[in-house]
Amino acid sequence: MKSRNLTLLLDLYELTMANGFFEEVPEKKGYFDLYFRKIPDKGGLVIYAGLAQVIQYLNELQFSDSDIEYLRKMETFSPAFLEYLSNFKFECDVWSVEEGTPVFPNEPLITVRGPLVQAQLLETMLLNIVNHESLIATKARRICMVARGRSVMEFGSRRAQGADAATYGARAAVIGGCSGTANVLSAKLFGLKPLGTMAHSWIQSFSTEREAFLAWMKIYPHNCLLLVDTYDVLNSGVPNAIKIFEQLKKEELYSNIGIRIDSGDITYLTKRARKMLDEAGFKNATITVSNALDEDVIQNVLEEGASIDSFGVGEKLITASSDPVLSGVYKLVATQEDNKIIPKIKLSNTVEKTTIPGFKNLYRLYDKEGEVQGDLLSLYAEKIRGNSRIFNSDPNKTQQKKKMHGLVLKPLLVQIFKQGRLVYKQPKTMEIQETSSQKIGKLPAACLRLKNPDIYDVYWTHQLKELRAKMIDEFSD
Ligand SMILES: Nc1ncnc2c1ncn2[C@@H]1O[C@H](COP(=O)(O)OP(=O)(O)OP(=O)(O)O)[C@@H](O)[C@H]1O
Ligand SMILES: O=P(O)(O)OC[C@H]1O[C@H](OP(=O)(O)OP(=O)(O)O)[C@H](O)[C@@H]1O
Ligand SMILES: O=C(O)c1cccnc1
Repeated sequence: MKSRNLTLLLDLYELTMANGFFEEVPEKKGYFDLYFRKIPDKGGLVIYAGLAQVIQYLNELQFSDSDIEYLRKMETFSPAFLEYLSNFKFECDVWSVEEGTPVFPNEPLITVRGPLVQAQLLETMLLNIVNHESLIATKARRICMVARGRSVMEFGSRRAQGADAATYGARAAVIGGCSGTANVLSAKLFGLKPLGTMAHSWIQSFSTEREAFLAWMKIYPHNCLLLVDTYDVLNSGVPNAIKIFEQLKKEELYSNIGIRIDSGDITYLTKRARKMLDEAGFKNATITVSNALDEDVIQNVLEEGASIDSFGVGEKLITASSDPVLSGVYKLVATQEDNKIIPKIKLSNTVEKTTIPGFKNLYRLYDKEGEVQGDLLSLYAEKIRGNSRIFNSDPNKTQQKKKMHGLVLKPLLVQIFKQGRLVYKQPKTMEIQETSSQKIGKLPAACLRLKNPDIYDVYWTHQLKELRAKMIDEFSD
């Protein structure tokens, strides 16, 4: 989107802490991991999205004169800190998983290393972006999975929670598998397919449905998708649409014809409409349905044998209404002094919520057939060998240990910024969608189930496991 200055979009405590770091330990570096703990909708995976917007945000970080003036008036920050902010130059190293990658709880999706005074400031926006886009991409993937290859059009802008949610949500929905979006701004900005039919207002604005269809046909003979449920789908909408298609056929004009149904019993109406269109000789006419659809309704109507070519999905996708929060967090995992990395931990009442200390690396494990066998979290500099033992991070799994033998490691974290300089070549959104589908295709099928999926295996190296256990022990005393 056209640049806005989002630098002050942070929680006040980021600034008060940064001020403190600046005063106390201006040179000290920190390592922060961004990760989530729980998959929405009790699903099996999350589709990571938002990196492009994270990059844009980091590239544009700059405190304007009016920002500095505003902060000065708060009488909270030291003059030297405000001077530092007014000349702010981003210096951090950033690693990230690539967008579209299926990811799992407690995996670092982004690692930031840099002066604490800088790295701390990024927390709010990095979480805001990744939590939102990954949530919507994940919901879209659920919906597209049950649509079984049929097109899913993103229709949600009017019901999204604000302009950014609509525009970036549409992008995330396409990463998750949607074929395109009705949001023209999002389509323009991110190279997505703009898609759409017509609203009831078009039909209502004419004296009759037939007149409305005729007028549409004259303007859009090659792309004639008619909304047939304004008055009566089977007794008026479909018969009128058939008359229009007959006229187009006579004039040898039509290429893309179809109907959209937006109310009533989808299974019954689409079956009957399909029969009517086929009997009239329009097997090529497509049927689109919409109306508060989600993965459950779509699965249900397809199981009932509904005749559908494409879906328009709005509110339930763009707001992820069934489970509308991905509660990603941004945690300090290490500090660095005199080039020595010092792991840090945050304890919690539950072992799962206790953080994973240290500067880490994340790998996907493939067998010889190229099938995924799980992920591996290690300390960054660790050498992993064929005879290395790895340990399941889920204490409830029966198979706790495994040898690396026969497994191929592929690093998931790539460097995005090197000392504040962008070093990553960003793929186009449609390429992300494509690679995302390929990556999902390599995962164990049981992890892809919408209901009761298997828990994906995330392993730790011996060194990481021991470090965490030792630190829990040390700090629980
Ligand atoms: N066969 C079906 N199985 C499961 N859900 C369905 C089926 N057909 C439609 N639905 C869903 O049921 C809901 C029905 O919505 P609603 O009660 O608003 O009825 P409606 O037909 O849209 O009424 P209106 O004419 O007022 O728009 C929608 O979410 C729709 O997607
Ligand atoms: O139901 P959703 O999944 O959110 O999909 C988008 C909805 O938005 C439109 O309805 P609306 O009543 O706003 O306008 P219309 O007159 O074009 O139907 C459209 O007809 C869909 O029903
Ligand atoms: O083009 C459509 O049919 C459309 C677009 C947005 C919302 N509902 C429907």
